[in-house]
Amino acid sequence: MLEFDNVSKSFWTGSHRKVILDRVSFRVELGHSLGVLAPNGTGKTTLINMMAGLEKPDEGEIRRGCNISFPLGFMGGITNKHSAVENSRYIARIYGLDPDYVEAFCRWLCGLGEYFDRPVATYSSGMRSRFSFALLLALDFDIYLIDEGMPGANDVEFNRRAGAVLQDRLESTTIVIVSHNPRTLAKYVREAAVLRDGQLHLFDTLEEARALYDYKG
Ligand SMILES: Nc1ncnc2c1ncn2[C@@H]1O[C@H](COP(=O)(O)OP(=O)(O)OP(=O)(O)O)[C@@H](O)[C@H]1O
Repeated sequence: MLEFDNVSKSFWTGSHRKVILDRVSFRVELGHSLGVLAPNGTGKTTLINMMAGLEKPDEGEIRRGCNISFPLGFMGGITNKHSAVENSRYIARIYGLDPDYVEAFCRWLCGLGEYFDRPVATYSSGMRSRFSFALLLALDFDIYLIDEGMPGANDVEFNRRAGAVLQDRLESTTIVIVSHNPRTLAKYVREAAVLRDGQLHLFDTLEEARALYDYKG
């Protein structure tokens, strides 16, 4: 379970206060993946970072009753001077997993070829995305946090493999995915919420959430 209890968050932009959440309460139960629809700039990344514990609320409490991932694309634990081999084995040990398994899984999924043995500093942004996505899926979490869907990788084969792994993972785990695009959410979730004017409006179906999201009133 992941629970927000009366959580508020805002930023001072220099000219005004940008409210992301205004006394928002909700729960994500295991087995109920959630999609959050929000236009760009309204606080998708801030919301996901708060779920992950990377950003603190101004007020209220965030309770985590299970293992929650770092956000997809977060490179915080990866060091540039080391290769994907070294990074994946190191992170496997931190999470108490078999380094051989994590290395082999990442090597297979991200398809970086010989670059897998070279420093991450030499990777393109697409290669980094592929590696961080593979690493996220190699680790065991109850809830996976995903900001804007799949990484921006143009590699068709990677997208096919990673999409299949993610679909498969959905059978046994829970994801929270935030996006400005309802079509991105439709691939992964049935339940959805809309982040709007500092409030999170929850719906049983993506269609209902979409109706509010598209409403310009
Ligand atoms: N540390 C910060 N200090 C000041 N303002 C911030 C900070 N972090 C985010 N903001 C502002 O809060 C708003 C929401 O930012 P956030 O990155 O969470 O939105 P987003 O929906 O993920 O945006 P995008 O889709 O453009 O990535 C933006 O207006 C941003 O400028």
